Amino acid sequence: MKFSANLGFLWNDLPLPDAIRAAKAAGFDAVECHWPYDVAPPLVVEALAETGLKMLGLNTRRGNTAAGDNGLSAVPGREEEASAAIDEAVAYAGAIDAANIHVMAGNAVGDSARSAFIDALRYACERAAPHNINILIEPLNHYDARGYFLKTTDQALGIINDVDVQNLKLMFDCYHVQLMEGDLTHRIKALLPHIGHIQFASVPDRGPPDQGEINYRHIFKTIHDLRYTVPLGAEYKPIGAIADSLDWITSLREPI
Ligand SMILES: O=C(O)C(=O)[C@@H](O)CO
Ligand SMILES: [Mg+2]
Repeated sequence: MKFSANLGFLWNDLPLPDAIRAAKAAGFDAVECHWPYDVAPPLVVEALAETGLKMLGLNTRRGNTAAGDNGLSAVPGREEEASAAIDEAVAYAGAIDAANIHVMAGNAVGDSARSAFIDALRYACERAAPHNINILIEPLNHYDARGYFLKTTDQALGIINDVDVQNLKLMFDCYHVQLMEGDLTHRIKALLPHIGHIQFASVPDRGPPDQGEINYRHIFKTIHDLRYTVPLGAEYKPIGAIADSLDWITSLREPI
């Protein structure tokens, strides 16, 4: 198995270029981040070139987080801000040759939210396509992201089918899906053609994958047997020093 370090959670106390170097030193095969916008793209490009790691993804800005925003693209009335956030993400991702952009839906409900989201996704996919960037949508769980528009993989699949463009994919975060829907093995198999990226963390604590209620040895073997080869995103909150909870990289790398 190959693993991508999510630098939104791992080494997030370091400047992003140094976090990329730390991920390489720890044995990761790729990196991904949340909101890199305060860092000049050439610094990220330099660290990626030096380490040989690929940046697998970044997120659109969430809006005014102090006021409770968690994304803008499904929020009726915020269309202009949502488009600006998408433009910014496409420009940044293009500059650092990132593979994916997660377009964050935000807190909203109902048909008007769904159509705002679909319009925003069409816009994002069109902007991203010339750069060979995929747009991802990610269902989030209702404990961490109360009120978030996109909650389940079924809902995401309906939207992906309606938008119907080749570069719109599902971010399958095992942590969120387990909390909302369970049945991970069947869902990964069924959704594989639509999956653009897979992330993982323990449930319920969002810690390293060698603890908690999900048997990641089984999940990773399932993914391996499906011949899915994109590095899987380690999006978990480390316990104490990161180096003290990295044993799983060795123990889960070889699927049994
Ligand atoms: O929370 C997650 O899970 C993510 O992947 C983030 O990108 C969204 O905040
Ligand atoms: Mg995630």
